[in-house]
Amino acid sequence: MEANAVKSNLVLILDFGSQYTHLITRRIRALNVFSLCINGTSSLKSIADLNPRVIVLSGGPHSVHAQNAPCFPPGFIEYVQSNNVHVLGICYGLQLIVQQLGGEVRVGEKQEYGRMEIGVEKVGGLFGYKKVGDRQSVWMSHGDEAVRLPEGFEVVARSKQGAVAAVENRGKRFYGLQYHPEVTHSPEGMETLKYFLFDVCGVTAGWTMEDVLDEELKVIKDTVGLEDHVICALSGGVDSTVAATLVHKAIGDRLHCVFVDNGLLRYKEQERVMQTFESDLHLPVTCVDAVEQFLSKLKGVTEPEKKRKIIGSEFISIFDAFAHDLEQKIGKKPAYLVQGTLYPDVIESCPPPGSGRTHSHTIKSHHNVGGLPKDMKLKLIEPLKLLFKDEVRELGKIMGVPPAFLKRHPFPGPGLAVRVPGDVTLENRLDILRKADDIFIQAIRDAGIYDCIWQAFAVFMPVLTVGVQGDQRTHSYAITLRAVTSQDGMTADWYYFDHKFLADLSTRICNEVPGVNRVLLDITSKPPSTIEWE
Ligand SMILES: Nc1ncnc2c1ncn2[C@@H]1O[C@H](COP(=O)(O)OP(=O)(O)OP(=O)(O)O)[C@@H](O)[C@H]1O
Ligand SMILES: O=c1[nH]c(=O)c2[nH+]cn([C@@H]3O[C@H](COP(=O)(O)O)[C@@H](O)[C@H]3O)c2[nH]1
Ligand SMILES: NC(=O)CC[C@H](N)C(=O)O
Ligand SMILES: [Mg+2]
Repeated sequence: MEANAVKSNLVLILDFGSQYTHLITRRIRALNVFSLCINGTSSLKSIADLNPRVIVLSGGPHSVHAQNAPCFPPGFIEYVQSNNVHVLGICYGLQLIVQQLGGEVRVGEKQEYGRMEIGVEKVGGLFGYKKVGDRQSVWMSHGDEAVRLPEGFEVVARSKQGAVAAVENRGKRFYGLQYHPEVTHSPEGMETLKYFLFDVCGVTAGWTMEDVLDEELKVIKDTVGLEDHVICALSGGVDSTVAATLVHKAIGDRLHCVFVDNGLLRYKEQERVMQTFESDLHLPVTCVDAVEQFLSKLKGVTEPEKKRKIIGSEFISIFDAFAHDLEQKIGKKPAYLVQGTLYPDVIESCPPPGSGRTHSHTIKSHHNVGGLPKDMKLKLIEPLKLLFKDEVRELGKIMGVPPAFLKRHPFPGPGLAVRVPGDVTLENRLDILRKADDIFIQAIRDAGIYDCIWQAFAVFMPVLTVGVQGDQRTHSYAITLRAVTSQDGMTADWYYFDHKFLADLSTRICNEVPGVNRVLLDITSKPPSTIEWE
């Protein structure tokens, strides 16, 4: 499909802070329809500039009655009416539509959290493919409910408890679901979304990774002048490898890749990464040894955000210096820096105000988004900024990036610094961690479970505990093992290892890593934890 046709089928999500907002985007993209998510309180101009075909108002933790409850911008109703935009409110979104159009929302007599049965009362719009009386199980999570609908609206489904479960005003193209069709606990949710988009709104599917590839190549060619040179920060990870391959396809050898050894890499990572770049990717890469530069700046620093900010800004100073060196060589200063920033990095860095989201910029600055210094000289090119990890892997596959790269577990730019709580430079903490981590990852590979896990790593525990090794008392450090399953890194569950596997691993780590006498397992999901420890 042509890029313009993809854009004219855009489904825009206005985010009011639900923890499921990104899932709505993902579900819609899975239907091959392009979907984007922006802050629910964005200006009317920024909404109109995107020219959406359909707008989804997400759920959220607020009550529509609360002071400062987030709302779409003034003029929104008139805008969607005069531009024939279909609007679907989900949970808080439904309540917002009802309240803003003159109906009434109140604290419900019975709150509905979790699984609930609903029954269809009217067919036509949202449930055009159903019969009156059809029942389905859905996932609810609300305390407020619509008690009086605005003029022209009708209830099209109710919960077993009698609460409004779905409403619509077909003439005005307003629709609302009180439950969450985007979560897997609403088994028919995907079918409802599909029917709504294709049959009710008339959206055309056609957004594929081939489209993304063509569009991104065009954007890069249009952005980078014919004589311009570009630097790419290459980490050996999935995202930057795919980003580099893409930019290389667009501008050829005007791309210069740089890999930074920041002293926070895993066991033998520098050698391994440089070797595979050469043998498998055939991309020219320069390795910069910046171990001293990073570690001296991190000495004595214990506050996680401070560590992240220092790392972000050191990376940029190295890229600036690399650009300067290149200028000496090629006679022209590179103007752009390519980074493998992903959509989750951006979403997590820009939560709606007061959303109460756990994974926000204020909790964790991803080094490549929140950790960048304000006075950066290089202009950024981030071709993957709108994609989720699994989409990036698919894009890489289309371009022929070897599976060995695409299947790698993610590894954060701040590296082992966020896996050693506190000062990373004390004693030989980094070396202890590297050895334990390598044993863990090798064991996972040997057990054939590497590809079943989103990410696995060891964490250094800066606590000394008493042990007995070889009949001798030891006072040594502990290592925590962390392994999670996830689809996109935004939510995660801990991986259930076989007990024998864990027992063998614990013995090996204590025997083979001097300075360790205890091994722990992290059994926390995200939320409430994050995947990394800092
Ligand atoms: N050691 C490094 N040298 C150069 N650039 C780096 C390094 N570490 C991270 N970066 C840059 O920061 C970006 C974000 O890092 P991130 O870890 O999210 O992505 P990645 O390393 O490419 O992929 P993955 O998430 O699979 O590890 C990278 O895409 C890359 O541009
Ligand atoms: O490049 C990165 N720079 C960072 O600063 C950063 N922090 C976390 N991560 C990775 O992002 C995913 C989600 O991590 P958290 O649950 O710890 O926030 C996980 O895959 C993390 O490894 C980072 N990647
Ligand atoms: N999940 C939601 O969107 C909840 C909306 C609102 N906070 C309620 O409790 O009813
Ligand atoms: Mg990485």
